[in-house]
Amino acid sequence: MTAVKTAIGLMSGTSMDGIDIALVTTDGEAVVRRGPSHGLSYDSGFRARLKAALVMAGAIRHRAERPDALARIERDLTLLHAVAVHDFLHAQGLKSSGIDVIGFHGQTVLHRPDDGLTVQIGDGALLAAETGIDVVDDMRAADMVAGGQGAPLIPVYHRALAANLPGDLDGPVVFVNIGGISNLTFVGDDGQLSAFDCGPGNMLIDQWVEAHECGAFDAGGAIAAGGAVVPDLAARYLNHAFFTDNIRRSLDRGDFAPPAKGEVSLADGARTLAYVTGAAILRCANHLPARPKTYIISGGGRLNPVVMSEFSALAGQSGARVVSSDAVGLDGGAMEAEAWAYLAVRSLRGLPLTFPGTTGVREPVSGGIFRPKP
Ligand SMILES: Nc1ncnc2c1ncn2[C@@H]1O[C@H](COP(=O)(O)OP(=O)(O)OP(=O)(O)O)[C@@H](O)[C@H]1O
Ligand SMILES: CC(=O)N[C@H]1[C@@H]2OC[C@@H](O2)[C@@H](O)[C@@H]1O[C@H](C)C(=O)O
Repeated sequence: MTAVKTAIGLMSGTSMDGIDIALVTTDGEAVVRRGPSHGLSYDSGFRARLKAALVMAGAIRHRAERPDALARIERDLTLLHAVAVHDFLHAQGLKSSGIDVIGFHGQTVLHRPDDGLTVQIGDGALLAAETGIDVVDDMRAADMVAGGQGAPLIPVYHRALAANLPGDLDGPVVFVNIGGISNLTFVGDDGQLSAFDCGPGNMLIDQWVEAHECGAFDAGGAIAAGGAVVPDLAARYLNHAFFTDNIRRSLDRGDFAPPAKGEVSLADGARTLAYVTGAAILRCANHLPARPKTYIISGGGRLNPVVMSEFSALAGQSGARVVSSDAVGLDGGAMEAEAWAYLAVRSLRGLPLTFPGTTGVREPVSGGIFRPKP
């Protein structure tokens, strides 16, 4: 039997803006054929329920617990993922019988690595029943049991992508995902991985703009473009223990809070937070084994020109260049979903998902729970 599988990846990230879905044909190792991708946005009502889910999840002490209405939200989240899969298959002229496996991330509602607790809601067995496709879910849990941070998991996929980058990029090359939270991956010449979360990505900007009833995010960086960086406010974020400690930790949405309303103007706040997003990545890059020369940016942050220009200016001071993943032939909006497809195939094959250099896990470990179709 061939090790190459056709897999769908499903990601509902920390921004809680919707579901990304991508098709990848892969052996979970060097063979990666990227297929089509699509996104399904949550409506404001469902986003509000997910935000309520974060509060409910605060009471969880064991990862299987579902207090309050969490079980109901989990079910509805799963059914929305099933709709996303059905719509995607239909649009691509594919049948469920043509898909070997779905890699299902679910929605992180609680992430406390210091307590060994990470909770992604999403019912893999229900998704397998609804789609008629085998599902692998819960890919973070085994890593935490083995002493890892439970995140980031995307680095092993970055390593596969690194093998096929255009030859004219100056190395070392670092992949940076600017989602709700940012994370980065350094791939050594020997394939050795060094990766970690690297600060709040867009989540503070989103919360700040939303608190002013100016939408769910700063579209095109338009608000930030009219403001100025407030140094004291920026310093407050950048002096957080996450940056000053020598230990690399993975982040939860709740680890940073937006400024108090009225503390600074809307535009100055948005500009300062865009600056913090870029400066945070550079601070964390100091922990890498070598100074990066090229940063490849994926995730929604690449669509905020102010985040990109603040980051490019700071990176430029250290002699590095910042490029959007799309400029090097990669889909910056689908990369996490692609990664979850890739990880599902690795899980089926028992290959490691995480490594000491990525999550701090004691030794490379596989992960994921297999939920067969009925
Ligand atoms: N056109 C745009 N202009 C400015 N910002 C944008 C734009 N489009 C997306 N974003 C930002 O990107 C965010 C979504 O990014 P993304 O989908 O990568 O996050 P995620 O996958 O949910 O997060 P994570 O990687 O932390 O799990 C939005 O919340 C917004 O802040
Ligand atoms: C616990 C959790 O869901 N973490 C996410 C989050 O969003 C970005 C960053 O923080 C990263 O560590 C991780 O997701 C990516 C996809 C990962 O695991 O690679």
